[in-house]
Amino acid sequence: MDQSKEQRILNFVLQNAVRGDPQSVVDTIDKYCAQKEWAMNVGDEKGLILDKILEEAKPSTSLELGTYCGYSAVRMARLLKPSARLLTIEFNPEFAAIAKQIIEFAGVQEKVKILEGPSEEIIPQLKKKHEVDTLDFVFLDHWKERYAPDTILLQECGLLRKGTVILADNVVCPGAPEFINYIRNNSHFECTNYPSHLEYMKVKDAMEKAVFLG
Ligand SMILES: Nc1ncnc2c1ncn2[C@@H]1O[C@H](/C=C/CNC(=O)c2cc([N+](=O)[O-])cc(O)c2O)[C@@H](O)[C@H]1O
Ligand SMILES: [Mg+2]
Repeated sequence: MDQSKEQRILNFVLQNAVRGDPQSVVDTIDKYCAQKEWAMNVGDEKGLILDKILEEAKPSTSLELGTYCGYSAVRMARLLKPSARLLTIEFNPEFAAIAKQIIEFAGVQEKVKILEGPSEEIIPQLKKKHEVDTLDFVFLDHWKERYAPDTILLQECGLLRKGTVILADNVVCPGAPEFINYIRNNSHFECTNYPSHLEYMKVKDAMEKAVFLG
């Protein structure tokens, strides 16, 4: 059976990136996806927005919804302090297996834990099963119609605290209208929009930051 695109991305990383160097893994995936095959990584342009907002937040405990190949997990982990942790949820076992190898190749496996399964099942387990108190940073990059229900679920599970930063990818393309409508009309969140472009394309996109006010 011929390889999947995600397997080709993994092979390109294994053959071209520097083991233990997360920046080289990020740059190598960007190179492959810009020049050979488009893939839905947050990418280099929106990645710089993610970097800046993550560095401002200085999170100890972060959550990502939608690991895919692990590009943003590596990108975030490279900026986390040694004691900080990133939990990333992915329900496609093939993608989770690819992401695991990319995260290990980058040498950030001590900071990153992949939780396999649907976010709606795993989020309610975070406190008891994964020893989470509250989350400092959340990156939403999974199915766009899950952004709003999962943000509500995070609140219901008591996982947000005053100041928790939620950052959502793709609020223009493909778009997350229910999320935008929910979060911008909710007095418990302070929202900021960051216009950008779709990864590796000239198409307009944007990220939305929503700080939980408690
Ligand atoms: N409930 C859930 N629990 C756990 N994992 C879940 C999940 N729902 C989806 N996932 C996983 O998250 C990723 C989906 C991303 C959707 N992004 C996208 O659809 C997307 C599309 C474009 N685009 O079309 O241009 C651009 C982008 O940046 C995008 O993120 C996949 O790896 C999928 O398996
Ligand atoms: Mg995305």
